[in-house]
Amino acid sequence: MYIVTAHEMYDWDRKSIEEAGMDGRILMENAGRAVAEQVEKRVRNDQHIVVLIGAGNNGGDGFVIARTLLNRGYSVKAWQLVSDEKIKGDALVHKQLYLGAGFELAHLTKVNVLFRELDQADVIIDAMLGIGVYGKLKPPFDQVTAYANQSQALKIAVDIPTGVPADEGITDFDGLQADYTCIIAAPKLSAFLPHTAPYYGEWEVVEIGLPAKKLKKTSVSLWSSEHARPTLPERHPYSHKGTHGKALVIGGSYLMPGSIALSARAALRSGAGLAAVATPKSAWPSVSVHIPEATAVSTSEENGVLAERVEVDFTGYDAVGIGMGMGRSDASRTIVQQVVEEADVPVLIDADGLYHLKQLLDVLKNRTGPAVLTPHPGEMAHLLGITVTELLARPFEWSQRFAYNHGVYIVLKGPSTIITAPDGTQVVDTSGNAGLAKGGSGDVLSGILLALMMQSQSITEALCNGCFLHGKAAELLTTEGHSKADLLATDLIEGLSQAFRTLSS
Ligand SMILES: NC(=O)C1=CN([C@@H]2O[C@H](COP(=O)(O)OP(=O)(O)OC[C@H]3O[C@@H](n4cnc5c(N)ncnc54)[C@H](OP(=O)(O)O)[C@@H]3O)[C@@H](O)[C@H]2O)[C@@H](O)CC1
Ligand SMILES: [K+]
Repeated sequence: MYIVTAHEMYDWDRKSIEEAGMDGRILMENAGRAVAEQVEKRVRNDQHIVVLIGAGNNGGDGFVIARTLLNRGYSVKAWQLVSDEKIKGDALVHKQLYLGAGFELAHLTKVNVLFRELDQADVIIDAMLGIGVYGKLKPPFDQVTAYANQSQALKIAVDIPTGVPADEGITDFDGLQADYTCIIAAPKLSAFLPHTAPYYGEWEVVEIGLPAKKLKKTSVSLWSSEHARPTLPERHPYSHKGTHGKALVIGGSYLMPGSIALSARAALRSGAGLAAVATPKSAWPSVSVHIPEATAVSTSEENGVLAERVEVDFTGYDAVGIGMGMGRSDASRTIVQQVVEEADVPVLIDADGLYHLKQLLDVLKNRTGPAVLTPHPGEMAHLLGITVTELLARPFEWSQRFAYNHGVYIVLKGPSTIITAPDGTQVVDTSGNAGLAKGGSGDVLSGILLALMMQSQSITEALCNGCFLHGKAAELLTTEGHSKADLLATDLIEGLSQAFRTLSS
């Protein structure tokens, strides 16, 4: 499913009308009816619904929703919040159809009268403003939105909660806090941004008859089980351990042996044929106890951390992961440089490896083999030399810029993980839950990604599926047995079995 900016949405709408001969009035009818159907699933007909209608086409959808629900026997009061001359075009057509059907329309004169009505409402449908919003809310939308936000009523937003921008980059706004948003035709970028997504509440996308072929291929799309099922690696009956790849993970230290153990174990649980671990000798006993299936690579160490180069032949491996629990010593930076310069196989860089990478950006640029960076927002901001706030205001744009300029894949981790390829295409994965907000989850993800990178048709596919399996494992584990509070990274690794089974059935 494509994710759109406001501009891309308008372009789709325009092409559908101008090139495919679609009628804007039919699209609005379809949109309003599709939303009404979702409302019916959530609302009983003894509940009182107030529909708030603004000046643009979002308001036009509101007239269709109100008419449809009234025709179906619901208790609905429609409120037009702007003066009559502001209602134009398709919205005016649907206002006339609403009135022609014999239904009553309230006009806003004094906000207090509307507020008394909102006090009586069980459900508020927000058809005030859609993707055409710009700047901060003007009266009366600012007051009505603030009042609705205080209300206990169920708040359903049409397309996008009023006031929330569709695109990234705008952080200063007042928005309606919806419980549920019925998105028209395609999710907007803001449904995946940390500062805007919470306004949507739960959301769903409804189809309104826009011809799919008239949507210009956008650069961002959403990953789902429909994508994962046919693309997850299959196990051939005649395969052997070499068929599924040999991974090398470099990292860990005497005081931090856990991370590398989690990564290596997750890689094997995700189908890697073999996993070798390059970690200080003093850490190896603590690592191997968790992962007897892994082999050790001989290393030298100093004060419990890896010292100087790692004497390995990278051509003997199908992918290399580096950085987990490695520490930030100068020696470990040398090893990160060695891997970036010398390993032609796909390399995944995480945690302390990303910290060092900041000093190695030129080396990274000259690399020919694929490189995958798996930062959380703090690490990504460090690499970019900006603040986390700046990054999170435009995570799509920053990731795209960095991936393109440095020729790397980026997995920017978060509630909506953004996977960016060097050509700038981006995929969002929303699987998972707050149970993942715990130390070690990232190490597990790195192991999963490493394993899938060795077994997939493309790196992007591997990264999308890896993130999806990681999130799915958390969802499945917290549906039965675990809670989001007690879930550990080690549980996630064991939960991969169920995630793989669910997605391959
Ligand atoms: N195929 C499709 O795409 C379909 C789309 N559809 C629907 O259309 C919606 C987009 O419609 P849209 O373009 O008319 O914009 P919309 O958000 O209703 O608002 C425009 C109005 O808002 C006003 N305004 C702006 N900022 C403001 C502020 N800060 N504070 C106060 N007012 C502000 C602005 O005022 P003005 O600039 O005139 O002063 C103007 O009057 C879309 O979200 C979806 O619901 C469906 O009908 C089916 C087909
Ligand atoms: K809205």
